[in-house]
Amino acid sequence: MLDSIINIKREEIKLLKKELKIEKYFPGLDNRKFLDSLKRENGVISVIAEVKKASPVKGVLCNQFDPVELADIYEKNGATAISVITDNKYFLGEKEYLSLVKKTVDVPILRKDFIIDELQLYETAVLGADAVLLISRILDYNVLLNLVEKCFKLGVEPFVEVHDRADINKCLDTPVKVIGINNRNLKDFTVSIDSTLELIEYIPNSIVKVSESGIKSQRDLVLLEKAGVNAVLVGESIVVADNIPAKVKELAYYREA
Ligand SMILES: O=C(O)c1ccccc1NCC(=O)[C@H](O)[C@H](O)COP(=O)(O)O
Repeated sequence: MLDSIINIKREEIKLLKKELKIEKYFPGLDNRKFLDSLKRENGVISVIAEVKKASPVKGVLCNQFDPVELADIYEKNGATAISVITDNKYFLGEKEYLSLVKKTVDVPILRKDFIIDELQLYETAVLGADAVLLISRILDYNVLLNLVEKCFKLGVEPFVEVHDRADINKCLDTPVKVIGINNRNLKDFTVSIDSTLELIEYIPNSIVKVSESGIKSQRDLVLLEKAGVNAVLVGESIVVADNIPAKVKELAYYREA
């Protein structure tokens, strides 16, 4: 499936080359500090809540999906940053959701997509993202390094996702400051927070560490806090909750349970 996603991205980039108007981007206009939002005091974990309509594995997760309303609920209930999925084909996201969400909330916004070309980074900046996901697994070292450096030039924080030690070693040879350990295996799509618990020791203390995917409960957060995680990225367990505000609050204030 990952190969099909990347092939579609290549087609999208061809279109982007014709359509993207880079002059629409004014650097620094409303640049929010993604990295700082992930560092809470006394080891308390921050929550990056994800605006996620569907998953390629599980299909539509959220039938009454309103990205702006969700983002507003997330911010009001303690999320310190918001992730917006912009991939359309597999996740039913839209690029426009990102700009709409950015106008609605004050917290920093992460763009989640499959970035393989620097043109997509210009687009990310134009859309108003404060940070962007780069997946170590799908990028050769030289491409990853170039994208990370380009992010810094554009004022967009690079957030590099890893799933094994080879991914970690690759991104540690770049100036990245925030790494996400994906608990979802992108080969077979199994999910376990053990991935974070096993890999975190290979990431230096100077790097901000995020655990991504499959996080459901306060119990998960307590385990991740003990392991030294700074933030979690949560999509599905929030959007499928019967009471979304209460679910965000439960995760954002897990220490007060
Ligand atoms: O969500 C999926 O099923 C998925 C499948 C294939 C590639 C990526 C996938 N997810 C992307 C994400 O980054 C997640 O939405 C994010 O980590 C949140 O995960 P979760 O809390 O498990 O929804």
